[in-house]
Amino acid sequence: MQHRRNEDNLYWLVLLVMGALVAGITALALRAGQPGGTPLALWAGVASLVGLLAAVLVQWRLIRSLDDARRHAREAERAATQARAQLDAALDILPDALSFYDADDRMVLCNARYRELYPESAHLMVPGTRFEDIVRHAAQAGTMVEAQGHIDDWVRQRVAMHLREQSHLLQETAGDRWMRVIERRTPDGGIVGLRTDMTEYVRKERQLAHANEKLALLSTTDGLTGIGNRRRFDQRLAVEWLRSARQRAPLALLLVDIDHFKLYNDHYGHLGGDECLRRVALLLAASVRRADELVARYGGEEFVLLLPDCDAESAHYVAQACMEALRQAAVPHARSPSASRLTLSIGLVSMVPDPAQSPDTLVHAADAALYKAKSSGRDRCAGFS
Ligand SMILES: Nc1nc2c(ncn2[C@@H]2O[C@H](COP(=O)(O)OP(=O)(O)OP(=O)(O)O)[C@@H](O)[C@H]2O)c(=O)[nH]1
Repeated sequence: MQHRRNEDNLYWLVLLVMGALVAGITALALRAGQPGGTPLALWAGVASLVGLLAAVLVQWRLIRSLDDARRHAREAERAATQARAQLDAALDILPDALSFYDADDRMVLCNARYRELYPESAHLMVPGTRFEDIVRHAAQAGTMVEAQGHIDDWVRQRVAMHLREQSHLLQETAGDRWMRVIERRTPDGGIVGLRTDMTEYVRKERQLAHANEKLALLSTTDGLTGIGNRRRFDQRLAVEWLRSARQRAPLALLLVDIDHFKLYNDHYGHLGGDECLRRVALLLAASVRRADELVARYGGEEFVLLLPDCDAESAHYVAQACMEALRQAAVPHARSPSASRLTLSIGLVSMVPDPAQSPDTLVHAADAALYKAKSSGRDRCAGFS
């Protein structure tokens, strides 16, 4: 606008100077031809003077407006520099990392935190650098854990994600650091990104999960023997009952009871009884091989062995192995009416679960079999029929 006004002024100045010159030359010519002068020459002289005066005025205004324009430009530049410095200071004070990329995915600006989070690639974080070049460099420097082993694929996916309308991700970087990244397109097609360091949060969450796992394990562990307790057995039975029903696979249960344990306690004392329970638990735990088989203390001097995918014959084999292990251990039982050493009675059951029935069906059946083993002389395994 100002520029246009200056051009107009110049145009008028040229016109007036030319007009004044023409008038002046005409006056001089007429005066030279008619000594004494004529009114026309007088008017021409006056016009010439007016023209010159106007020219000086216009020139003065032109110089003034040029000065004004220069001053305004300087002020605008100063204001822009100050605004940029204020923006940089404001961005740098933020605890989160901020980045702006233009519609061609080239960096416009970022704050100091952004460079701090990716120090290996900080030298590339200048206006004009492509996002792709920055993340590729970070991946090659080993900063991006997810990129390891397939950098090209990762870079392609990351750039595509950056260009989405909006995206959220939890990014793992070297040194077990975690970043929450939120990116969004701006109305002019650029991309604004916000990164928050979540390392402490992720570590605390992991510690909490670990503590919860330990707590869950503790709450399902028998304090005396260290094997699973009744709660763990109930939980596993519920799961295995449904799984076996779905797969139409046999599920076996051995209910193991120490014979004449009251007499053992009476003779060896309660602490001796505790030690005996620990030994039996160890022997039973050593008698199972598969990871999905469970040995737990059912209560008192009773133990259970839950054996998935196990028919009656295989379950009988496991029961025999348990009794044989105890026979080998030859734990003395001075007060036992049926043997001089500690013996076990085992109730065995194996069935393909009916999902319409409760898992207790299996326990009741094993209990009935155990009763049979006890009543038919102890130191034996009886199957449910
Ligand atoms: N030391 C010790 N004894 C326990 C524990 N829990 C239960 N008992 C004892 O285990 C004994 C179980 O006795 P009973 O149920 O009569 O069974 P039993 O003497 O083994 O007789 P049968 O099973 O018929 O052979 C009781 O004396 C309980 O006090 C324990 O944690 N530690």
